[in-house]
Amino acid sequence: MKVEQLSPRGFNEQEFIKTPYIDDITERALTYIKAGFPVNFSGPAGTGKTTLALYLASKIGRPVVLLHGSSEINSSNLIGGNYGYRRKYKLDNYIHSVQEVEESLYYQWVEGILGNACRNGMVLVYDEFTRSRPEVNNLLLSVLEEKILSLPGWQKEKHYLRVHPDFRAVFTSNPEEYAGVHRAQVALIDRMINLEMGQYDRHTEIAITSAKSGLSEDEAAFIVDLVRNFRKKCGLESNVSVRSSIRIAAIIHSAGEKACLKNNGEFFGKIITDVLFSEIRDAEPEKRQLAVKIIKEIIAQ
Ligand SMILES: Nc1ncnc2c1ncn2[C@@H]1O[C@H](COP(=O)(O)OP(=O)(O)OP(=O)(O)O)[C@@H](O)[C@H]1O
Repeated sequence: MKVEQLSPRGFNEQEFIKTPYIDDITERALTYIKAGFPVNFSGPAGTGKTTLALYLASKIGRPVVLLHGSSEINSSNLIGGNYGYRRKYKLDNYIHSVQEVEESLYYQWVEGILGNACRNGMVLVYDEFTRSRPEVNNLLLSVLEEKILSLPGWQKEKHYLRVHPDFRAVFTSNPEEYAGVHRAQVALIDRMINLEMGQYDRHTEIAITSAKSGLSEDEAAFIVDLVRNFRKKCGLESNVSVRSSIRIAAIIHSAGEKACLKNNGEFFGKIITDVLFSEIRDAEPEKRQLAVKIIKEIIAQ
């Protein structure tokens, strides 16, 4: 299980690109979060869900904790559990002919990530939460609705924890058809405001590609248009994202080449082919065949 604790300013805001498209979605999401409603960014890979969730969390002004969904997460990881024990040993030898020994063992309760976030009013960013098993995520139902976290029965002192009023949760999720993704429980989804993320608009893709690669906006625009053209013609909306443009642009920049099909066209063409092909490796054979044809056409043009 991978857990990262970030400071309230842990997110590097300078690297976050803002465009009217992004401002619109973040403003709405922040309004819902501030009103106490958890937000779920759902959509295909590479549509900016995690980046947006982290940015949003950083805007709330509370400590942020990042949890990556996984089938290995169990309720002890989330709430807490008894890990090992503490030993107390007392030897009383006050009268030298009498030796009194007292030994006690105590279980060591270690609070889990959700327990800690609920107790201390942190912002939980639960990335790809549908990769965790639904029965584990059920713990969140009472946290989000009744603001109570049920503790295991053997916790004698208390059976529940009242959720701190500043606790907030931001979720991200991939579509069900992705490998390793469980179907989200209706009851849980019902407790969130779901914001469907599609591919970014052209202007946003160019701004992100240029900022992330170091290429000029003009060159980034050339790459983004090629990738968008490919995505549209192949109908592979969920495979080819801004991530593909960033990769091509970063390789071109690092190689000191130009994003241009005229003089060094052959090299640039090969990079585009390699990157786009690696993105569609899981597509059905017919779509892959079509993709080969389309890449050739795009490069020839
Ligand atoms: N607003 C933004 N500013 C800067 N970079 C961004 C922004 N949005 C997305 N990116 C970049 O785009 C790429 C894809 O974004 P991200 O990883 O957040 O997508 P995702 O939807 O969470 O993908 P996955 O489902 O695969 O985790 C990343 O390289 C990310 O840094």
